[in-house]
Amino acid sequence: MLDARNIHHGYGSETVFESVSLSVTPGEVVAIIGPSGVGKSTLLRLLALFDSPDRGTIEYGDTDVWDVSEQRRLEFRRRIGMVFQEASLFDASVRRNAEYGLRVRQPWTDRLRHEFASLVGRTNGTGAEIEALETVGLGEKVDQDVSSLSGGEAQRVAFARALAYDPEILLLDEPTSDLDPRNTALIEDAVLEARDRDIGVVVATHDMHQAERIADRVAVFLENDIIEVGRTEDVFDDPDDERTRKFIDGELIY
Ligand SMILES: Nc1ncnc2c1ncn2[C@@H]1O[C@H](COP(=O)(O)OP(=O)(O)OP(=O)(O)O)[C@@H](O)[C@H]1O
Repeated sequence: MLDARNIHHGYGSETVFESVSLSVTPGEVVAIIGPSGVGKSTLLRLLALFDSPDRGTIEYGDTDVWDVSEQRRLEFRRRIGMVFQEASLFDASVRRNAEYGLRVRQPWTDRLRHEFASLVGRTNGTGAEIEALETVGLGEKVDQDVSSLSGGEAQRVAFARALAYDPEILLLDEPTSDLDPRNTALIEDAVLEARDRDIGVVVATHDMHQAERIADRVAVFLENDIIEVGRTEDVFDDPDDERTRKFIDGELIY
């Protein structure tokens, strides 16, 4: 559904990668593994349609998203959820944070009504944010202020926010770095639930075991290029590229 083809991108005169291709379809999890600084976040930002690639195309369905009006591109962007490495929450309750994506997608008249209901203390949200919070194990904390959460819980709120508005594509940038095993497991379960809901998920991760646990396909990003993409078991057990084997076995240190 989302298809990046022969993407070339850099910052100023620095090239980050040349001719990278990656796609994701509904109901699959694609993990991008690779060392720090190789360009995983840059690629996710391009897939999120935040930036346009220097060269190459990004297609949503059959549409080249950088060859249509800004309005049309915005419609595509709204079907994509992204969770960054930092949770970036605002000072309010867990529920307010989780429903944020839902609110910005409402027409302004509904938004005003919602703001008014919230002022007079009658906000019940739509229910989608509660379901998303339950999915990440925070159903008990909806009314708590986010300032009182642990780092792992805050990261789960950010995840719930992306899940709440039911995106077609979910992009996750190192969603569990710095998290303990319990929070990691909760996020991984939520990723699998998103997949079961037919969402296409792309997750950039340093953690190869995580890729092995949750991904249907794995893209190996090394030396400024995706050197191999394949089914998870093939990439881990019988890679095509010798560098993949060495990276997975820890023989290649970057
Ligand atoms: N806004 C920017 N301006 C200039 N250079 C940047 C910018 N963002 C990233 N870079 C550079 O582009 C390269 C790729 O960075 P990117 O964050 O995409 O890598 P990454 O694989 O996601 O790394 P990590 O796993 O550490 O997050 C790095 O050399 C980085 O310094």
